[in-house]
Amino acid sequence: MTRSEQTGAVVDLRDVAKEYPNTLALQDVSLSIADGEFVSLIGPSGCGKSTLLRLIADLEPPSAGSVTVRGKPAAAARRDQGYGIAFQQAGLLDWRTVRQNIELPLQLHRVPKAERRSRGDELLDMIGLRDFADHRPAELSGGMQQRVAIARALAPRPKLLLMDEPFGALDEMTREKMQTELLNIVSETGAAVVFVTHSIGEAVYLSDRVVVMSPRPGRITEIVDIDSTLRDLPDTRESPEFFTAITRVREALRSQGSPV
Ligand SMILES: Nc1ncnc2c1ncn2[C@@H]1O[C@H](COP(=O)(O)OP(=O)(O)OP(=O)(O)O)[C@@H](O)[C@H]1O
Repeated sequence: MTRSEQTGAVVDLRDVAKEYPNTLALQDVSLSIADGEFVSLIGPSGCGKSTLLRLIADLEPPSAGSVTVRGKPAAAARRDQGYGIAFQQAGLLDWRTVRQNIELPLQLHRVPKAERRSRGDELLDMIGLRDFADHRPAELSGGMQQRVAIARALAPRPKLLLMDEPFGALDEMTREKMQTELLNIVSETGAAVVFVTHSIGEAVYLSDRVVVMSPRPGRITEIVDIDSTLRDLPDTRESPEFFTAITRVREALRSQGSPV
């Protein structure tokens, strides 16, 4: 029995395909993601990682197969606002301040103002932007905007987070800090995460499983399990165990022809 069968799948993809005019982006994708599980999608550019995330978020429908989120069709799950999303482009509302952007999902969930404010403060501290709370997104750098988008996704402590290269625009130190923060938040909230990245190290550091995809049409070619004790090591990123796991993912990518 797989982990998702034991605990009930948060996301269940069955025989999913996605075809655009002239492009078969995804084919035969089946994947179950369990409660609290952190799953990264990795694969060559154009293999359909973002498409897969968009199908889970119901931003577009699959051409074949089924996508369910907590047992409901993706469209019903979207209406229930059961997840937080942080995509490549920050997607902030220009006319709202940083704080107002972060607190937006809480406002939509009708969280009382005082509670919204204290959660907003907590998140502003986490992303190191308390001094910019009253600024507009246009006054921020790309990396700062990305941090705001991540804080906004985390604000309602969602049980499912969909993240598409959220740390891609950040400098290395900020990126590592955000990775650690993300793991803290995820362990605190028990959220499941589907995370698209191009970084093998990032995938290994964050994930319980790394899903390796083939060049277009994207298929799952291998799933690499990451030992959960890896993150408890004193210096995970410098440990031999970390490099061993990185090598396993790199070899999985190589074996299906990815240029890594
Ligand atoms: N709206 C669309 N219309 C037509 N083709 C699309 C559309 N969106 C994506 N595609 C195609 O589907 C394929 C998969 O794209 P997708 O963005 O999911 O890849 P990706 O793995 O996330 O790539 P990258 O790593 O470069 O971000 C690509 O060939 C892309 O051109």
